Amino acid sequence: MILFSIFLCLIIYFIIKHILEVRKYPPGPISIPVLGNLFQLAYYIKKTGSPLGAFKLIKEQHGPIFTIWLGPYPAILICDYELAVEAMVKKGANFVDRWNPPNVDVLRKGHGLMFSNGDYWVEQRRFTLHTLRNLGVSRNIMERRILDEFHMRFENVKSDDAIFINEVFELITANIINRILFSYGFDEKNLDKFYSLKKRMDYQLDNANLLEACVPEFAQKFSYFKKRSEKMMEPFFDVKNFLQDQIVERMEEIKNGTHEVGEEPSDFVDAYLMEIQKMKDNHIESSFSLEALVMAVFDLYFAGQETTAATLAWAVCYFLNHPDVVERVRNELRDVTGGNRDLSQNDKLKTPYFNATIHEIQRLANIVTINLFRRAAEDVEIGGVTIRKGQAVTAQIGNILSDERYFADPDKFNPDRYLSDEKLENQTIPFGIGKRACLGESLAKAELYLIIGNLVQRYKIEAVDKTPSENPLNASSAARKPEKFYIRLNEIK
Ligand code: HEM
Repeated sequence: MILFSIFLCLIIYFIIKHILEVRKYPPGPISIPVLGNLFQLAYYIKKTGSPLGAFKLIKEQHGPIFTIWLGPYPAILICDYELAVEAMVKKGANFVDRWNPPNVDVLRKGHGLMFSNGDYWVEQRRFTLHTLRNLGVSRNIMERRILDEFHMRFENVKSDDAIFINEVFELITANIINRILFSYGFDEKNLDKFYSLKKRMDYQLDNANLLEACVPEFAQKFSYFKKRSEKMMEPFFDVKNFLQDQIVERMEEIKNGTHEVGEEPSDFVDAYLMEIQKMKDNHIESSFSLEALVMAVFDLYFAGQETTAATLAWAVCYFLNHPDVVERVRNELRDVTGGNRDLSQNDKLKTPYFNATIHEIQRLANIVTINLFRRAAEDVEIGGVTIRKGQAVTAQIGNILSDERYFADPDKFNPDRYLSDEKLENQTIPFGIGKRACLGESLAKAELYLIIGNLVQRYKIEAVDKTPSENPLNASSAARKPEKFYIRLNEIK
């Protein structure tokens, strides 16, 4: 009885302490962690069919800035474009660092581009952007590579071939990023390895649960959570090892003279190894190391394929559902190219309807279910709400891209909206905004323009069995992907 009373008092103490604590945060659904998540959020997700729907509902009740609880951690979602700009751009210096769930570091140990912080991140990001530019991203060299990859996959298809288009796009984007990193693409020799790693990683991502990533560090020591976390992270470690083995092999080849690094490095790994050596030779302390290289390559490899491949698959899905749009895009592109040359990024100024169509594809595809979080460096006021130092905050892209205030009838695929309102282009922010915005934006934009554009201008696209649905395969998974489907391509003579 005494023990029970003590237990009860402790629970009441924690609840009261917590209720006092939550008053510091912007309002949200039931402000009791765990319960707030497990019941209220889950109920909203069930009611609306997706986290995006749940956040929309919370926004209607509490305003565009609100708190949800990731286990014991409060996380603030900004669901309005102007407020997101105020926070992430105008007051951007306050939102540079990432806020990471505790188990992120199991794999990374503070390394990489995506979740690292401080001077380490500044140095790594600057170097990566500079190196990608030198390797031809945003120049003709990259355009050529993307087009080569496009031709390699589609040139020999016959009109009665059933093409598993999701998989083809995954391979195209993987090859483009892998050539940047290691100078080679996947072929018969290593394709099985690529697909087996990818399948396992996809499974984990499709079933990933943000709450699970937020189990506090002390609780991760319990056997149940430890085992679950190890199982969840297994495929990521396998990919990390796969990439690390290739880097070590490259180092050995350089050592034994079978691989030469010229003045101009031919890929990211060479450039990075040169940087490590340069720092060592000049006795400069820096963030460049083998572990840092492995994690930087991991982030580029991982972020560089999944996102773009899913967007390309959405593009074909929308085209199959909206033949009128395809016809208009095709006519515009063939007017520009004469139908007898590849579409090039230099044509962009002459393809306003196609540009609008790409914006609309990215807006409606809305592939990032919950955006990555930043950590507030200081107390700051956004839209009348105080965000406190140390809190997790994000510009919730998914809800910004489907905000009726800017995008009338937001669930409708309608590229024309961009032609009648020039401001909408700026308000379409699939790559995020501010200092931590996507590092691969120009590569991704080049891939989308060249691959979608050349596919449409060259081929008539047909669904094999049935037209794929415009609804995502799993509205609750970390990345909104379309269902898997097959197409046929008929070359336009
Ligand atoms: C359609 C394709 C893509 C979309 C929609 C996309 C979207 C995003 C988003 C929303 C973020 C987080 C931004 C934020 O914190 O607010 C991000 C970060 C990032 N993306 Fe992408 N991305 C795409 C393609 C790529 C590609 C091709 C690469 C690599 C070449 C890449 C590399 C990264 C990296 C490294 C970060 C972390 C940046 C940092 O924390 O400094 N992404 N991306």
